[in-house]
Amino acid sequence: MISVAVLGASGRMGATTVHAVDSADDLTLVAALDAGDEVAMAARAGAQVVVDFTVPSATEANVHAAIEAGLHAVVGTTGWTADALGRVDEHLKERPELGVLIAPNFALGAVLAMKLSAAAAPYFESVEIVELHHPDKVDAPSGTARHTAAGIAAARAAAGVASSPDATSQDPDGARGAVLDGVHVHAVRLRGLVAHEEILMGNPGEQFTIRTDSFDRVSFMPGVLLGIRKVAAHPGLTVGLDGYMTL
Ligand SMILES: NC(=O)C1=CN([C@@H]2O[C@H](COP(=O)(O)OP(=O)(O)OC[C@H]3O[C@@H](n4cnc5c(N)ncnc54)[C@H](OP(=O)(O)O)[C@@H]3O)[C@@H](O)[C@H]2O)C=CC1
Ligand SMILES: O=C(O)C1=N[C@H](C(=O)O)C[C@H](O)C1
Repeated sequence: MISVAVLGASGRMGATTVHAVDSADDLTLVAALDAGDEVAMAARAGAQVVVDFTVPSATEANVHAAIEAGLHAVVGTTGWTADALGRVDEHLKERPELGVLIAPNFALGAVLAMKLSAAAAPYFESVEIVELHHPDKVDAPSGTARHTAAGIAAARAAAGVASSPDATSQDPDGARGAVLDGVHVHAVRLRGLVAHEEILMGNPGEQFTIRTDSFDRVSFMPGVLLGIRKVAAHPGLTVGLDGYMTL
């Protein structure tokens, strides 16, 4: 039995995670914590793993507090920078037995979309990303889009592929979107949506589109549970659920 504490337990993802952990025979929920609660309360409740679905401004401090408390951490909250990941990596050297998984998206379709887009991107002249989410989301572009763009950029750089062609010379209103690692990313916020991403790739005469849709937050739960079950077996920092999967 793995003892689990959920941070951000009253939020959209936290509440879904509490239900999923409660429903799993091999997991037991020992703490459901929210803003104002100390992460150390999870350790005092007997947790082995904390799951963080909070807010970008709180998640890094929560992970450092989890490491201090001797807890493994499974993190879905977005907003992680390379510097913040580096600080966690450094902190984990003091506790080499602990695992921290930071995954921008736990939906299996999204994990596959990120892998497939990195594999395909060197073979196309043009690549752009459209991410589409519910309007209550606080960050844009999504963590998934950032991770997707980084994977695509790394794959194209390794293959020596040039930037996507773009004749735009006048864009006073930013209609071409954000540019992340050289990849244009467009963010849509629309009532009725949950979490969606489209990766568009083009060559002369053809288009290749990878699309992933989460219509319900239950779509993230198989990945979250996989992370909880495997985090102790993966000491150190892992970024992306694909690090726990054979793909
Ligand atoms: N990796 C993945 O697969 C997914 C990641 N996400 C990400 O997860 C995060 C949460 O999303 P979502 O559930 O929709 O957001 P919500 O706003 O619904 O939930 C966030 C919760 O965290 C609480 N909170 C804020 N600060 C703290 C803190 N310091 N400690 C503990 N709890 C805190 C909030 O409480 P209060 O309201 O009182 O401030 C709220 O209950 C976002 O970054 C989102 O992008 C979302 C879906 C999937
Ligand atoms: O806020 C959300 O809802 C989501 N956040 C994550 C992100 O920013 O990529 C994962 C998923 O897209 C849902």
